[in-house]
Amino acid sequence: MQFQAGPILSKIQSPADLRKLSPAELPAVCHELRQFIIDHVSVNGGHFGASLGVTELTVALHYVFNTPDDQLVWDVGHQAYGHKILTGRQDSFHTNRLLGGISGFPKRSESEYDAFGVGHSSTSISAALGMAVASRYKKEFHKQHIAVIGDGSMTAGMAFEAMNHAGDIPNNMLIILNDNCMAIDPNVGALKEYLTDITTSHTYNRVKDDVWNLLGKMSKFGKSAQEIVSKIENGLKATLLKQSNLFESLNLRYFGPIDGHDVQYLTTVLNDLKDIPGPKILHCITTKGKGYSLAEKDQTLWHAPGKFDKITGEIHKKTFDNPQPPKYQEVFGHTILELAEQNPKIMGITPAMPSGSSLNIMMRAMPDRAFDVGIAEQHAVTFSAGLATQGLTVFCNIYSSFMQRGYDQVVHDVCLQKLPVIFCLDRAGLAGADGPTHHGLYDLAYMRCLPNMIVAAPKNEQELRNIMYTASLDKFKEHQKAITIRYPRGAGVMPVWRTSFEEIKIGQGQKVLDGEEIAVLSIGHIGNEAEIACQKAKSLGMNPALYDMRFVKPLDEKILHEVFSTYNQIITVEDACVQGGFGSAIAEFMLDHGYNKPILRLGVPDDIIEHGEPHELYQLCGIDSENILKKIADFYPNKIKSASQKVNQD
Ligand SMILES: Cc1ncc(C[n+]2csc(CCOP(=O)(O)OP(=O)(O)O)c2C)c(N)n1
Ligand SMILES: CC(=O)[C@@H](O)[C@H](O)COP(=O)(O)O
Ligand SMILES: [Mg+2]
Repeated sequence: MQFQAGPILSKIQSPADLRKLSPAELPAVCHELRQFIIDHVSVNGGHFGASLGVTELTVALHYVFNTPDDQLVWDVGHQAYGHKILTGRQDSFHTNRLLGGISGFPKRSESEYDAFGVGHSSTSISAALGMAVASRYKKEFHKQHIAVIGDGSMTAGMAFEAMNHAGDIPNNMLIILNDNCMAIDPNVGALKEYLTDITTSHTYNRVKDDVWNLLGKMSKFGKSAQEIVSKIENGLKATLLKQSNLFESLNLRYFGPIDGHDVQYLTTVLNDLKDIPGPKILHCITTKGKGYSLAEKDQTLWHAPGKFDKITGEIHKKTFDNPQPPKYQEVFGHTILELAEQNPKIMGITPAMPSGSSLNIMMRAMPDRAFDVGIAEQHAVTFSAGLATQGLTVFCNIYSSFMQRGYDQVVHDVCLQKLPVIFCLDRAGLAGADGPTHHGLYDLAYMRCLPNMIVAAPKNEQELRNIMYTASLDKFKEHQKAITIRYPRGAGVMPVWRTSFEEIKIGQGQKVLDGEEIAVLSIGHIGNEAEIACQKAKSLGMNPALYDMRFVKPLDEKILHEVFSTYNQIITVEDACVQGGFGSAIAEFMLDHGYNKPILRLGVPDDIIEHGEPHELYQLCGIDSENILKKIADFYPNKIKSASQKVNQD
């Protein structure tokens, strides 16, 4: 659904239009921009609180800086809806995150205003620094470079690596620290405490006010920015601030904290900062969800609430007549707590996704045994490894695509040392509307090539529970291996799921359906699509067998010998990149054991899969039940021609 923008906003097709307005008109632009975001997110879903929180910053940045010539990099990009709307995408904003529509994140291929593609956090300072250094090298001294990063994203090592570098080389970068004391869940860590202290400290703020007054007075006397800065550095700032300010100690000039919702004041400050050379950081205090009171009150819920009634604030939930299967996330959350209640060695780790992963269930019940470590995947992995060296049983839950960031730690700190860390990779497969940055497609390939790593994928809730249980047993440690357990976002298939625990033999798959001629081998949840396809095929007179392999590593060799010596055609099904994953593992087995049978590998092709509803994307990749059925039917050309035609007609 497309909503009409307010009278001022509807005339802004690009930042050039915004810059024609007077400063006095900017609050009205902010008001209309907020309303436009509320209108559209309420019917389409998407990220909500973050964009509302940076409305004034967005307007002020595009008002003051000469985008797209000046380069503006949004960290994560989930807060960039206002930016999109002001930069030529007002008319397409109603397609945000829909299949074929605009992306929910800045994307270079979408607009020249999107200076850098994002989705994963904490990349903005590095990217903006790269741009700043490139501009300097090309002698484009007029260009400004701005990174906007949240307090949550600032907790990542990458942000610190970039600041460490920025403070040591010539560049003009401006970092805007958008501090709302929140990540998705409340922000964590010592840095958060530091930012709060700096915001509330009387001594600090008195000094800061003196500095700003000095800056103001000197501007009035027409002193150059260079002079102002050197005066400041020779004065108060060089002594007290430099010693006491984290950013100053990294050679970043620190300004703030200031009210990030005062759009006119923001434009004044940004204009001043434009002329100040060298790397600098402006600390803005904002409220996540600003302007929509429910979102201000429950900021975690309204980070990405789904569709809602914008008047009442009621979040739309699907209603069903029958009991529905739980989400895999709920199963993980309740199961780890259940296991931890029986086994005092169990610990739980999440890098900044307590509510998304449901580790918050254990965090609430056992705060000394379950940790949110901040947006710090690398640390999460090595911290887990450290705990494991002490004999603890560690469940480290990381979204599959975010685990990409912790890969060296998995290799170097876990696998090489044979530490039995249990990695639960959430959001495996096609993530849906978040799109390519968030699809968890590479985990099967990148985990299965590692020595001392077991790779499992449950087909349903019960298998998830049983694999978690198996990995939590003391005797699992005898394998001297880590384990990856991957599962997708959302609901499984078993309404009754709290079954008693059963140990699963590592590397053991199971036959789901008998058959002849064709064997379909599946891994994980996508096996349910394969099962529907096989059942339908049987009802149409075909007879494929189905195996739920459960493990990609080690493979169930007994099953595979049976399969390759019994069936004439093998189809593998996975919701992961088809190169290097499950199907590839099966093909390697065949080669290694001297079999020669045709294998059709179904999975996600070697391409970028954009955003859309999960079922649309599964269809697009040909791994939904209908498409699997068509592939099965293709192997019965003469025998059951009519059935194949029927399938294709359906
Ligand atoms: C590497 C990585 N880990 C985790 C996430 C998930 N994530 C997206 S936004 C977010 C919180 C970001 O907090 P902050 O930077 O303060 O922005 P805010 O939402 O508060 O505006 C998290 C954890 C991510 N996008 N990338
Ligand atoms: C921007 C970001 O990375 C998160 O907000 C992500 O979109 C969360 O995804 P889930 O909704 O699947 O937890
Ligand atoms: Mg934040």
